[in-house]
Amino acid sequence: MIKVDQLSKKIPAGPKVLSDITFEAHRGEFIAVVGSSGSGKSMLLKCLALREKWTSGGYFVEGEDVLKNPLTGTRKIKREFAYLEEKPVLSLNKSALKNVLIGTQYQTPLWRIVTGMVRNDDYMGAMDTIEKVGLLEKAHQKAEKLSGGEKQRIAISRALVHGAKVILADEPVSGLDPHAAEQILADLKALCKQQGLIVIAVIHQSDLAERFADRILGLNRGKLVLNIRGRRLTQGEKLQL
Ligand SMILES: Nc1ncnc2c1ncn2[C@@H]1O[C@H](COP(=O)(O)OP(=O)(O)OP(=O)(O)O)[C@@H](O)[C@H]1O
Repeated sequence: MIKVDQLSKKIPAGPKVLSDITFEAHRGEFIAVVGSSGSGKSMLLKCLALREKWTSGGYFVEGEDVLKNPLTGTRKIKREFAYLEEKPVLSLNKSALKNVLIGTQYQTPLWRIVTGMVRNDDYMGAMDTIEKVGLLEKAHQKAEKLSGGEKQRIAISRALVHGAKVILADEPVSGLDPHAAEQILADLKALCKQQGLIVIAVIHQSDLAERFADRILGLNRGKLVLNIRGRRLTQGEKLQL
């Protein structure tokens, strides 16, 4: 379980971009973050990933006080949280499978990156997750030949293979055609349920958030103005965003 208690973020010598954000996220929950441009959605995700420093607030993950114990807290977040970018960073000249196996710099021991050594169990684990996202037939294809949606699905497989318990996804479906976008969100939701993951995703299209999310967090100028179970938003709720 993740508990965020009154998170505030002020840019040094700049504006306050997040104010007193409080919410909880539970295992198996798919949370969509919505809000207009500049409302603080990406900043919220970056703070949760500890890519941005918190100005104030409390951050508890499975009971561990992350900010109070920065060394173990940071290690836990780097190990158990995966951050999916809008455009996934993959090694384009390597196969989809290699990308999944190698992992990102945070996920893989240096010796493995250097030697490229892979155990049979790891290989099968990677193939299993690639199958789960429906890309088994493309496992040996170079990443450069994958579509935007396929790259995103490989990034999701990579996160799972390397033990992510929480996936933070910053606009994982923006720029994708509607079919690919729905497929990615359906994959994320299914994995969330099957594996008890927490997924927190910034989703621009509110209709997709309404359809896929268990919970919707709405931001407006850095403030949390909505924290509701996933359902169609009322006109009044939309106006608050
Ligand atoms: N390094 C920074 N310096 C100054 N202001 C910043 C910085 N990073 C973010 N901001 C400001 O913080 C606010 C929130 O930015 P953020 O990127 O989180 O918005 P967003 O909701 O993700 O927007 P979009 O939907 O357009 O991606 C914006 O007003 C932005 O200009």
